Amino acid sequence: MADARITLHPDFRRGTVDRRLFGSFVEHLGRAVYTGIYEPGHESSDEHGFRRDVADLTRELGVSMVRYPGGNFVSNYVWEDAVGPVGQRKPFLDLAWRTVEPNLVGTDEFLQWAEREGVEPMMAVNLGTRGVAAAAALVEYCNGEAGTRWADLRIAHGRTEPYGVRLWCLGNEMDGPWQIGHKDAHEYGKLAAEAGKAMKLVDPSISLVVCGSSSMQMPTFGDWERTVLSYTYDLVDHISMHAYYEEVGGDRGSFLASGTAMDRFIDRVVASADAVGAERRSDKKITISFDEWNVWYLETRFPGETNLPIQRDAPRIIEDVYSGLDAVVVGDLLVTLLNHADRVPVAALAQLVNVIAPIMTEPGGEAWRQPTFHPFATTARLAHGTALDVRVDATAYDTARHGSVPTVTAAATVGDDGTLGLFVTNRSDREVEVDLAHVGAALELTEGWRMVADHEQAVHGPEHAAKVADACWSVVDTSAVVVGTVTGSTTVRLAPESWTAFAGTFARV
Ligand SMILES: O=[N+]([O-])c1ccc(O[C@@H]2O[C@@H](CO)[C@H](O)[C@H]2O)cc1
Repeated sequence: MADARITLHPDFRRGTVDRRLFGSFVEHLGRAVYTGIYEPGHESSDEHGFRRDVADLTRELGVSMVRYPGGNFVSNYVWEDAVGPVGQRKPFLDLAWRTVEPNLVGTDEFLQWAEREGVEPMMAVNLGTRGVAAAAALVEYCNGEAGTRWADLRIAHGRTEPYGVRLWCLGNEMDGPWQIGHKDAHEYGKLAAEAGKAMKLVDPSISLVVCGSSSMQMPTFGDWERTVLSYTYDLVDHISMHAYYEEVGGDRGSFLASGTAMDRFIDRVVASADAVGAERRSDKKITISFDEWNVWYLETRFPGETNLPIQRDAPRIIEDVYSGLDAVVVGDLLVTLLNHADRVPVAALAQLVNVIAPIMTEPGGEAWRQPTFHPFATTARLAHGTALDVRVDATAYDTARHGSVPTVTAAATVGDDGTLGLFVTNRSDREVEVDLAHVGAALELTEGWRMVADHEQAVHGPEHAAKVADACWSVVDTSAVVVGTVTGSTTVRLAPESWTAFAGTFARV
């Protein structure tokens, strides 16, 4: 008797896997920009001062989209201070992270980096300390044709072609008391509606993301979504979700169940958005931009923004070092995102470099992959086409934080050419046997990769990351998992506390 059963059928489809699901995030925070993506004088830097080694790892990670410039940073950002001749730009005191921002990298430098690296930019406007005019001006600066003030300023700065930025966030985490210019839901809803209206008048082709809650634990959760959407439902395309997970007090079981917490959070936001739509008798569906998600030791390792001293020169802020266990959870969070492909077309792993990131650097030194790099890169590479509505029958276990959760989770995708991507997590501390049932198609697994959890304290540096990769990240032998029949079923064994990705072919017969 297998411990769990996963049933796949090519006609049970959930929705298209939008490539923007594999987005990430670069904020002016700590060393994400300076000595992260950008470090003039570094031996790998290009003629623009951007690190080639980081750009190469970004490509390997499979990142499709990058959100910029914040995060909390955006809520007191004056974008005009960071365009034009670099020598004339003035440093600025960023209040979100209490850091002197030198403004050496601004909108043009970021957008041109994104263009060179083939990632779609997602821009955020400041709705904390600024408003409608500055937001509309930034859209015009980025997307306007010659002949108007802000578009002409861009051209004067040497960029003739509009950038054509499609995705825009209407501020960031405006429900959070820590946000500079924090607002209540009515104040924010009205401002977002007016700013969004003006931005779309500049460029009607843009898509807008309105701020949802900063986490499911926010006291205003639910009410915030309903109120904000009551002002913006007809205008915006997406509502944002943010969630960070961590192991607290050695409670591995709850931490390993983070994917279930994310799953319930998505269901609740979808229900809130659909309730607003139902009341309006609207056929429009608001989808989700899950534009900040990751493992972040926020409660246990972060002192809090207000306890940070004022710093300059790219200080080390929230440079979490990850373990194999963290990487298993990241893989499982990706399982959850794929299982909501019908309602979550956009997501961003927060963040890309140095700040709670899959890629780390040393100034003047190496760039390397954290353990969390591997499940993200592998999912971005193997998940294509359509997400299937996978049926998983598994035993449940009890957790202190999330109640009863399944021991095994799974997601699967199928490309137009029948390429299958299958992603499976075993949250239990023992090996489990999974019965893989495929109905209406023949299945062959051709490639497998597995991340297993560890018990070691993670240590900063490339040597430790390489050690974790050696111990926890491995190829899975798929030669025994080839099934050619139509209604076949076979067994795969999953290591304790592991995340496994399989590639294969799924031939309809
Ligand atoms: O739950 N919290 O206490 C909490 C606090 C800060 C917080 O900030 C978010 O995460 C930061 C790092 O990615 C981004 O700049 C911001 O948008 C997100 C959540």
